[in-house]
Amino acid sequence: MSVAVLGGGAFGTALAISIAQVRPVILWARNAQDWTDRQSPRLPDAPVPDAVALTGDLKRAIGADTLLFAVPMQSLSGLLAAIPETLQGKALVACCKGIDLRTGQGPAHRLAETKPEATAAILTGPSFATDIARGLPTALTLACADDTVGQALQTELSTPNLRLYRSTDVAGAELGGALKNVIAIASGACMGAGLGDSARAALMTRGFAEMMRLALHFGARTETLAGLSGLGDLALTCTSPLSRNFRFGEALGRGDTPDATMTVEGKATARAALDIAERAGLSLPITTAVHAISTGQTSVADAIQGLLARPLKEE
Ligand SMILES: NC(=O)C1=CN([C@@H]2O[C@H](COP(=O)(O)OP(=O)(O)OC[C@H]3O[C@@H](n4cnc5c(N)ncnc54)[C@H](OP(=O)(O)O)[C@@H]3O)[C@@H](O)[C@H]2O)C=CC1
Ligand SMILES: O=C(CO)COP(=O)(O)O
Repeated sequence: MSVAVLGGGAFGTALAISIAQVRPVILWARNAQDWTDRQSPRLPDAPVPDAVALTGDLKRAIGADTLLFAVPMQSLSGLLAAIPETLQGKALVACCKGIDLRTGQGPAHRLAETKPEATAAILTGPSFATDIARGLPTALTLACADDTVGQALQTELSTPNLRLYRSTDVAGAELGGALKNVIAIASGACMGAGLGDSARAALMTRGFAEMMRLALHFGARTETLAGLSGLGDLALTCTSPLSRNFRFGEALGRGDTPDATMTVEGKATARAALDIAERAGLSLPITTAVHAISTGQTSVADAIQGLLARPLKEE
């Protein structure tokens, strides 16, 4: 089986570097011709080894049997539109975290709907690209509704520093990975505003309750949310300044202007999550606050006041 990673940003590049330890891998980057010293502009100090076939030729990359889609969530549909070819018999693995604004779908569902001739899966969990590229140990969830394909992917994509746990709960893996970014923005804002570790712990816990509320409504399993792709990634992203979502929130909390060039998946995901929650009749107060501060509709101080002023309730 041959593997190609589509997307030469931080995560796609790190995955290709790791997979190259165990099998040949193609890395497709739309700007491959601009790379110097085989380094992604999005992942400095991590040149891709010669074992990675770096290319700017999308047609060549999609010839592989397993395709990993590692672009930001809101770019996934555009990338799929650039692939009119049938992907019959291939495994398509979503490596993005978010909810598509236009359709309200997670990344594996986007793949399945757009390319029904292939088998869709998702790879997600607590893993900074820089850690993977440095060969540090990481554990992720590989979710595929077809467990036979899931088992094959688990074997194919595990590497000495990438340990994959398997699941058939695609919706749970998608929503855990998407929603933790929203809560990471809230945690960053909390720390940037100097509210302290206790407040962050409260936000993480009540944020996790929101993640569960939405995900279980859409058929996800509790153990998936409590696993690597949910709680695991929530813990990582809400507590580390390596997280771009956390740093975005932290800048807002400090009253600074966030770096506009940074990929911050939680911003669009907050909007998309509120849309699907509204249709489902669910309340997501922290997500509502994150959407309001991310779009400049509310100050962080007012958002915090709004959350604290909510009626007292049972846990
Ligand atoms: N970074 C991390 O630690 C992790 C990231 N992820 C997830 O991986 C996904 C990608 O993030 P990440 O790699 O970090 O993002 P980056 O910002 O590092 O890179 C995004 C990459 O996607 C490319 N891209 C954007 N749109 C398209 C398109 N339509 N067609 C082809 N390429 C496109 C960009 O190209 P260009 O530079 O030309 O714009 C860029 O190379 C996100 O969903 C993120 O949540 C998951 C786990 C860890
Ligand atoms: O998803 C990630 C770690 O698991 C990366 O988080 P950021 O996108 O916030 O940097």
